[in-house]
Amino acid sequence: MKNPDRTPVNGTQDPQAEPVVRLGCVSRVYGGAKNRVTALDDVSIGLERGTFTAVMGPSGSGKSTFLHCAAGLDRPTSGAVHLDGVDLASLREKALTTFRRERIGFVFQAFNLMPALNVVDNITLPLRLAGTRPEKGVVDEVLEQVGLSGKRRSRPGELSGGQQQRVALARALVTRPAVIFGDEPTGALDTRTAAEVLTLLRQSVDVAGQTIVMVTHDPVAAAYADRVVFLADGRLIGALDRPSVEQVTEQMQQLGTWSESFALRQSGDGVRR
Ligand SMILES: Nc1ncnc2c1ncn2[C@@H]1O[C@H](COP(=O)(O)OP(=O)(O)OP(=O)(O)O)[C@@H](O)[C@H]1O
Repeated sequence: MKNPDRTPVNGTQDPQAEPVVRLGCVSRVYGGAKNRVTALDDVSIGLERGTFTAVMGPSGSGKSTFLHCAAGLDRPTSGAVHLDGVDLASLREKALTTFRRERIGFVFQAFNLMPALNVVDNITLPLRLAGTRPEKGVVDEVLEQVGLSGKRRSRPGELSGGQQQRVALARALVTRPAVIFGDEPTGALDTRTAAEVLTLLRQSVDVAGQTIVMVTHDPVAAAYADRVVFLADGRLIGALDRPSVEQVTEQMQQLGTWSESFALRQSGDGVRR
């Protein structure tokens, strides 16, 4: 596997060529002296604009913590996160909330739609909360992009799981965010529907130049990405470019074994508990 940190050593003059997300020596420690957990351990990585990155690793390896720190949902204990050229540590809570709303899109496993609102109102809700309106034609564009032009007035309860996730994707796309973060966005979908949503994510990168960062447990989902980065025990341990399902599966199997032996070493006596 390759070194996951692609940040150029000497920097570059073109701001578009700068990584849109940059983590520098990021650590996140939870708990106190007695129950201290290092969820992220000195992670450095640059994610380039217009790319699709999948984040994988065994359970508890720090994937959600990585996503939360990278997206400004959580603050690192040490290290720096830059997103779209902004040092997130420089933003106070209110400014960070506004920044997230305007510059970042989120797609979660649970679709998090408002059941009483129709599709268009769900899509425009974040903008209305921010006191703005979408640019003219943008709602139609994103509805077309996710294949829901005929469902403008439907409520979430009238839509399939895949359609609901496409509404959530449209809601993430409508602000034209610098980055969309996905936390297991296809985790609640059947294989065929998941493939449809992943294809839409892929198209938003290929056609619209969207940047996507997605946490997943699923090697099939990860294989839609340009790059898979692997975490183990809070550390970034490698990456695969243009990964195949087989390569990702093999890597995850190796990581599973590695994690198990790490846990045994940590337990001191090698006895499985
Ligand atoms: N708020 C918290 N307080 C204490 N410990 C936490 C907290 N959040 C996460 N952790 C711990 O940090 C480590 C990393 O957790 P994280 O949720 O980031 O892993 P993950 O790879 O996303 O796991 P999973 O695949 O099971 O969702 C785990 O040991 C977890 O128990």
